Amino acid sequence: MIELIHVTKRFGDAVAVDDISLSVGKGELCVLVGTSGCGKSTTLRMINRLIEHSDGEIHLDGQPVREFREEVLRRRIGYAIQSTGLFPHWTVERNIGLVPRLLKWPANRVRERVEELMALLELSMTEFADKYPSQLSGGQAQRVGVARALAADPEILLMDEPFGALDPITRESLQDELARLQARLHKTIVFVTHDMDEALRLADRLVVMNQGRIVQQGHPIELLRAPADAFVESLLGGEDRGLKEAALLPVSERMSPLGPGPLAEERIARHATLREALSVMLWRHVEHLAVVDDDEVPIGELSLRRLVGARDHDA
Ligand SMILES: Nc1ncnc2c1ncn2[C@@H]1O[C@H](COP(=O)(O)OP(=O)(O)OP(=O)(O)O)[C@@H](O)[C@H]1O
Repeated sequence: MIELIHVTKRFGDAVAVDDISLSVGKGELCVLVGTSGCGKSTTLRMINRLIEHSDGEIHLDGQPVREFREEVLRRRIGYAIQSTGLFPHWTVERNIGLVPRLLKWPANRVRERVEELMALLELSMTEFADKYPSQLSGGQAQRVGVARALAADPEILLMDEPFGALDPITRESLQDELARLQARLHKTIVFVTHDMDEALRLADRLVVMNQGRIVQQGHPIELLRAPADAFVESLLGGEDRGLKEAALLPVSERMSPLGPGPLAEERIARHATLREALSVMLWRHVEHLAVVDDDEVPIGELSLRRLVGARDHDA
């Protein structure tokens, strides 16, 4: 568990982070968002002590980070950044094995771990192990960066725009991969991004910062439904918040049981989002969809009225 208690960071007279308190539970994925320069990266880097905080306390499992030896922090906290920070003259294999080697793992164990991580991140060993960072695409380099952050199996992962500067399709596939990894590995993750869709999609807890302070935190749906002020509202997408919320809710949330009438022709999977369902309705000019399970068996119906949240007796 990570706890920041009244933490402040000053650079000279300038206050970059201003008296913030935040607690991130074990296995939670916490996303920090806010305008440029609001203190997100500084907050992240104070957790692994790349930057020392000026005031307040930062605890890992109840113990102040200041009391940890550097080696222990390195083992317990993985760090992935947008520019990847890969060493250009080292192969992929050597880059991923960096922290285990620093921790003096035996060579065969380092090799095994690198193989395991490359498989986890779907990087073929034969194709990529001996390549240099300049020979990788942006998405491959960011996968290597994430593999390296995971190398010593840290409990905590700090990720600073790890998928920044990628095209939307690669970015989405890396977000899916992170969600998949997280469902399996249950790391405690603090993630910084500028991309609100990425933030809403990944966060268990969304933390909105402005000028060094936390202005609101909570589950993405809570913030979308009740933004604390105009700043949070506009950051979250203003008038687009309805669609953003629909992108987080599955069709199964609003579907009704199969009725006696004929089944709608157009289909939608129960795990699809309400936003996807709305898109199908718009595209096909229909107001009813048949909801199907993984075997394509109809299990319910979704009407436009239900999708927009109208109750049954209104329909
Ligand atoms: N080493 C430093 N020395 C002096 N000022 C700094 C230093 N690092 C950051 N700052 C200042 O602290 C403030 C917060 O910076 P930080 O990088 O944490 O913001 P951010 O929210 O991550 O921004 P961005 O989204 O643009 O990356 C900024 O005003 C920045 O100029």
